[in-house]
Amino acid sequence: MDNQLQARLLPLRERIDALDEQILDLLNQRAKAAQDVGKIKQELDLDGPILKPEREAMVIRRLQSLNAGPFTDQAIDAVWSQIISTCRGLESVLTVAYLGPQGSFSEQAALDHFGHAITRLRCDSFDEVFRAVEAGQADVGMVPVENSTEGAVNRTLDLLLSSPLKVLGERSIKIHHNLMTRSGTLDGVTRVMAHPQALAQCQAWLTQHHPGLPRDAASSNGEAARIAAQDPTVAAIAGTMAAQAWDLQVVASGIQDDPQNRTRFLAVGAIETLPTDNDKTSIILAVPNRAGAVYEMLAPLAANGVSMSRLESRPARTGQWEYYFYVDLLGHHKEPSVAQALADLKKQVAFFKVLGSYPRQ
Ligand SMILES: O=C(O)C(=O)C[C@]1(C(=O)O)C=C[C@@H](O)C=C1
Repeated sequence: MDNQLQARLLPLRERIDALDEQILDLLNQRAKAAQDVGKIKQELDLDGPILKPEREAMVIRRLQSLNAGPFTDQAIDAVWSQIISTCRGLESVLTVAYLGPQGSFSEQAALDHFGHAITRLRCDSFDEVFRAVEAGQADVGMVPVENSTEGAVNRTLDLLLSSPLKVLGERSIKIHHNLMTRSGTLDGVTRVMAHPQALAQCQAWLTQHHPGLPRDAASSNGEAARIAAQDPTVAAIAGTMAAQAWDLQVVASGIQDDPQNRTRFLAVGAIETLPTDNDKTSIILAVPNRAGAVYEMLAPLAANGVSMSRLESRPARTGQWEYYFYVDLLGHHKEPSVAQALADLKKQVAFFKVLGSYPRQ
């Protein structure tokens, strides 16, 4: 390199080294402060959770509001999620249950949301995720609830209905699917495997590019990747984390039919989340099967100025064309307007359950 350029580079690199030393010192000061917070929390409530979702959301949002750049708000979320994860881990390590195996999108959502300083509990099904958290084997679970192409994840909705766990957070991640094999080619490949949701999200691409290739369902995309790593006749559809985890080569990337394909995950656990200034509340309702019932069901929301961000229905399995309605509201159930709307709703519906309030992503 040109000597003059070298001379300009050197002081900048020295400055970065000096700044990194300061950052390191500050990170260690922060970690010690978090450890002290942890001790106080233990004195206050020995069995209480270390995880405070509302505090974590507020720490990140405050920094984003102070941020003058060029560091992006997205980078603040990614970096401070890791910092908080490490600090939390020094207080007590959080065990997170999710649908495995290694490299699944659920794993990515869990790591994005809770950071890397966690104990990973990989489960074989969504039912097992709920069971693990309910039994105290894991502190929290991370489950997909809706996809922008395929809609609701029905098993999660059913489990939310019957489980005593609370929703304590949400995380939406971009779902970027790749076709991958051991060799990086489709030579000798006789079938493609993925979770049914992923096969559905890539169906137009598969039909256009590989119309004759049989499609087989796997329990997860990570599981499909695990199989493809052992069986050269199988191509898997999964994310890049799975390619790394199972040492697979990408044959085609970004094969999802919708380039903006996203999945929203919910964090569940036995933790009540306190209000921040920007929350959501998820509830389940059922109304009698008669004309106007759904319209009336939602009237208390409008009357109290509460916005709805999502409405989903699931058959109640009574054979009577009755449904459970899954509603997401803006606001925390402890906010007066939301509390009033919920109290009014409760009086007029046949079934009412608050799944939880949590910081809005
Ligand atoms: O403020 C707390 O309660 C902490 O334990 C500190 C901290 C953090 O690192 O900022 C860590 C874990 C909690 O979930 C929330 C915040």
